[in-house]
Amino acid sequence: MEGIIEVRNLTKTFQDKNNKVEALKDINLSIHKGEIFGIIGMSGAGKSTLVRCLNFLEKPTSGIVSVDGKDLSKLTAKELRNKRMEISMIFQHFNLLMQKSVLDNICFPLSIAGVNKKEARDRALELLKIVGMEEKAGAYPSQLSGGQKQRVAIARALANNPKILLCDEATSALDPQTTKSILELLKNINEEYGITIVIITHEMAVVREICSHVAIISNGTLAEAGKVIDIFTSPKTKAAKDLILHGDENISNELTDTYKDATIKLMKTKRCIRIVFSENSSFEPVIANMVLEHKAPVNILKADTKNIGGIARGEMILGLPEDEDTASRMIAYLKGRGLAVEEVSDYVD
Ligand SMILES: Nc1ncnc2c1ncn2[C@@H]1O[C@H](COP(=O)(O)OP(=O)(O)OP(=O)(O)O)[C@@H](O)[C@H]1O
Repeated sequence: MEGIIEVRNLTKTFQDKNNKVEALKDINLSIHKGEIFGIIGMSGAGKSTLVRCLNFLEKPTSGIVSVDGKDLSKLTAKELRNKRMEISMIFQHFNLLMQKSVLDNICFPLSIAGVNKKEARDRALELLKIVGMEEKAGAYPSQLSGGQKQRVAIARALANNPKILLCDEATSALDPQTTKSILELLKNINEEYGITIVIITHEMAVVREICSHVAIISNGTLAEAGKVIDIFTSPKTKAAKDLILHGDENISNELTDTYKDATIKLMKTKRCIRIVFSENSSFEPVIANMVLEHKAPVNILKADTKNIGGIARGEMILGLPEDEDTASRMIAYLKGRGLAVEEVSDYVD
């Protein structure tokens, strides 16, 4: 099935007098209607450039971006302006008009689209209700918190009934609690109105929290893309492994606490593995039985619960015994129980 956004062989090169930067190299992506699609990567990887190519704020150097079956490079200026109404965007620093009230900020794109004053006002009030900000209609952006500003920006982005909402680091300036509430709002909007959401972020926790799909961008190339659950469970590329293993640790550490006492700190370890469990309850018996059966202890270097798209998954990093034979048999034991086991060469707690 064709995606609502199709990116084919996209490249973007920035060229100034002395420098040439290949910001995007041969990117291919399909984003389907109704998905919450995360684009994640380290600073400078090319995420912002990619998202700006999706609405032609940035013109690709080569390749195709098509939205809802239309190749954006083939549109006239007027057609592109109309298309952009279907593709809204929110930003890290909200980009509200500081001299205008909350209500007028939301009326603004409606008046540009030719909606009359009364209708625009009614629609703006309705949108403020959706984002839980109806009481602040008369306030000015300077009187709002970061989270409240982003809610207003979301309301403004929804004004013209877009099909797609692009979010460029929309929660990066917010504290964790506010981030959570904004992500919840985005999820509700996705579910309620069927809007496809593309989220640019450098935080794995954001992807885990609400995205159904993710693309990992590394040095201007697409390292890996797919369902969040698949990539989280068995990342294939170094870029994906780095983000999953060493990304933010902004998640509950309950299991680490539970298992801290069980850690045998002095045991010598050579090989480390990462395993992902579908339920927390399945941690205990499998590891205990493995230790009993092989008569050798393991180091529990990390045990954690992560929320991936609303489903709790347990993750554990184990240091295996130094003895090669025992270590290999333990890996086979875990695989034999249907667990995704991945060797981790550079785990640092
Ligand atoms: N207008 C521009 N002119 C020249 N180089 C640019 C321009 N915009 C981006 N770049 C370069 O392209 C590369 C990708 O930048 P981009 O902003 O897309 O990365 P990013 O992943 O969004 O990073 P961050 O998370 O830090 O914002 C960087 O090397 C950047 O310096």
